[in-house]
Amino acid sequence: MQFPIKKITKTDNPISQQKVKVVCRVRPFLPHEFPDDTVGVDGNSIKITNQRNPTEILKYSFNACYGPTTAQTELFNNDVYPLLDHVLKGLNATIFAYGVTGSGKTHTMQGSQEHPGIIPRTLRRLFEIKNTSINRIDIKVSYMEIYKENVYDLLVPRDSITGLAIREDMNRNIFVANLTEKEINSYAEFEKVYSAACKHRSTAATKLNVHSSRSHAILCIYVTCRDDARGTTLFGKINLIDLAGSEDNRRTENGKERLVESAAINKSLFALGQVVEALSQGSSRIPYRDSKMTRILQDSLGGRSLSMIIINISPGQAFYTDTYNTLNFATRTKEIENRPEVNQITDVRHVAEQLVLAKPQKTTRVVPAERSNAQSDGKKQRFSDPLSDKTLSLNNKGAMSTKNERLSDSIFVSTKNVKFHDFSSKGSHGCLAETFGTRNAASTKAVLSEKQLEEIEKKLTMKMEANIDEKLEKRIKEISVKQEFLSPVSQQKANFEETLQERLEQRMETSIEPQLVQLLTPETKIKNGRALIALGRMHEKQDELVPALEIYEKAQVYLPEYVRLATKISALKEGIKTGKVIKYKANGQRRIGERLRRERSQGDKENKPYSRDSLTKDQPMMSTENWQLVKESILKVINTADAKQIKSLKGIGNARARTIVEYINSHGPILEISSLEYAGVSGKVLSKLVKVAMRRAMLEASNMPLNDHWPFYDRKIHLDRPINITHYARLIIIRD
Ligand SMILES: Nc1ncnc2c1ncn2[C@@H]1O[C@H](COP(=O)(O)OP(=O)(O)OP(=O)(O)O)[C@@H](O)[C@H]1O
Repeated sequence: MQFPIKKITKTDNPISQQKVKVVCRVRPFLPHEFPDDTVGVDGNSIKITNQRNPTEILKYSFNACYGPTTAQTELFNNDVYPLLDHVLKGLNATIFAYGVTGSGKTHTMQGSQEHPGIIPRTLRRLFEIKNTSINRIDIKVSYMEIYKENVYDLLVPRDSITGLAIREDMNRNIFVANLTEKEINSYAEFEKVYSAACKHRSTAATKLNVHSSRSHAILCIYVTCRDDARGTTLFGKINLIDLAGSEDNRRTENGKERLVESAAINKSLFALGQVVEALSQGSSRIPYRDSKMTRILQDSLGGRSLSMIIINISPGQAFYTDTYNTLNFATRTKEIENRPEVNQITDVRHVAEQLVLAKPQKTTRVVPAERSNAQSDGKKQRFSDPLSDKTLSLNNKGAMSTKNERLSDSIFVSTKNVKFHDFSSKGSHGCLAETFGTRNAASTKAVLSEKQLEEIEKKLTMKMEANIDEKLEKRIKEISVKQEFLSPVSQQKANFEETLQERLEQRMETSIEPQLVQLLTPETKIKNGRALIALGRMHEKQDELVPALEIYEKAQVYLPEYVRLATKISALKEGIKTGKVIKYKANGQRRIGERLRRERSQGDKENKPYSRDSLTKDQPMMSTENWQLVKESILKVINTADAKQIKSLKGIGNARARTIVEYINSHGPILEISSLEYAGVSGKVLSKLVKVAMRRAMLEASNMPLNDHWPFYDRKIHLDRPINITHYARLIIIRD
């Protein structure tokens, strides 16, 4: 029996707030290291001897601490196993391994054949539960790495160097577009998939670790748990993250390629530190966007996920500074609070069943869906429940949601009656039995006769279909009205949002780089700068001039006094701008800018947007006020819908004026300059039109003589070349 309609509602927050759990693990000394007692474990505290004052012992307390002899099983049973229970109850959980390079993160997360780590143990345990549970449990995985600030899918062979995009849906959930999710049916299958995927991961030998992870690896396990008797489906997810280790390049003695990786690793870890700092300070702005890693992990730090961070420590005096910094980072992390939420769906049929049974029998029944929570949340989107006329609210399911989840059309309900462990206490497992053991017979035996059920189904379907038809009609009407007037604008607004996002990320990048550089030693600065120059040169050789310029500019942050670099940058800028042959090397000539010029003219023909480069160049040049004046003056004439007057505008002849009038007559007044494209005004014409309008508007605004110098005009609005209309529209929308 199938029910055609299900509905999305809200799951509420069963654990109001939960601090990030911090666990610390000190690895044993490796054979080539000289043992000392700089770092020690004392109960739930780590003690380190102050290097500056050996009589002073610094003590840091965490939720749990493990010494060099701790077995993988112990850590798993104490701290990971209890989390699985929450995941099976529809919560999202994240476990990160954090620490300096070579401190044991991969050992903890992945482990080895003899000493399997958290990842294999988690999967093995989940399959054990799946195979014995009375509920239907489905397990899927995705696996990605963030390497040099690009996100790559590790479940498929790498086919592009650009990587996957991070997106945000309308409910502000972060997800990685086009990331593979693979259904896994057994532990053996997982092992096969995982070991193949691990081979795709970027690792390399450094002086401090022969198998150093050069990327952050994120394994997501999606667990769907269906309880047919209760009619509920719970969606839990666990992210298992092996972060790349922070590196002191003086010690790693990295070469150029490793240095470029290292710069990306250090930068993203710095961003993570900034996020943790901001969260622990209760700042209003949390800089999640400063790196891909913090953006993806947004939900795990201060979000709706349960989180645990495992701090890995390398023992010994040689790592004193790293240990000290790591422990201070961990102390700040302890202060972060998350607000975990359950992701649950309840089948409509089950709710109906519950309601019908509850009334005539006058018995108190436990309905898994408690709507009161959802009702009390005034901020969330509401719509009526066809069963009860009560309102249910729309939930944004946990962050990093997948497209499939977001499109789900089932009922999400609050689960206030689900009890949760305080997973911050050590060894708090044992609640799996509560969820998956023998269920209370009374609650499952409330079964309706087939006939009764069919009747309910019929009524429900009719009521819901009527409801849907009504809503559909209303929506179609709204959309057609909107489309008529707003479609061109809203489409360009979407483009604009993407551009804005990109630019914001760029700006963040440029603002964080100088801060990071302050922390480096002069040697590291030179190494980083040189590595970037080498990378820039590679791009330049392939005629990728814009990226080359960007990289040289980054190198300049490290090497501000490097005169030849500054000369190269200005030569390259000039070359890109003019497309001319530029001599910038003593030993030869390079044709630069050729390709860019070709792209531009082609872009014009095909009405493609200009490169980001040209956008940034034009973007900050005109004030909102001036644009407003320009827009108004043009649209005033256009909207007269009088061909004669429209023809008075520069570049508009008979035919074009007629097209504009026809467009206005059938679509109504043109509200945005960008919409002129739809009335047959090309980019070239628009550029002329705006040029004149700008002069006129400025004249009106400032009473300046026509030929006077305009600061904004002189400073780079290149209206002497054709403007691509999409590009132009973006500029205008930015100012709107
Ligand atoms: N708890 C432990 N017990 C035994 N050996 C360990 C432990 N932790 C780490 N090691 C060993 O230390 C070495 C470095 O560990 P690992 O590769 O896990 O470090 P990492 O933090 O992941 O480094 P990177 O950030 O460079 O990838 C490995 O040889 C590993 O086997």
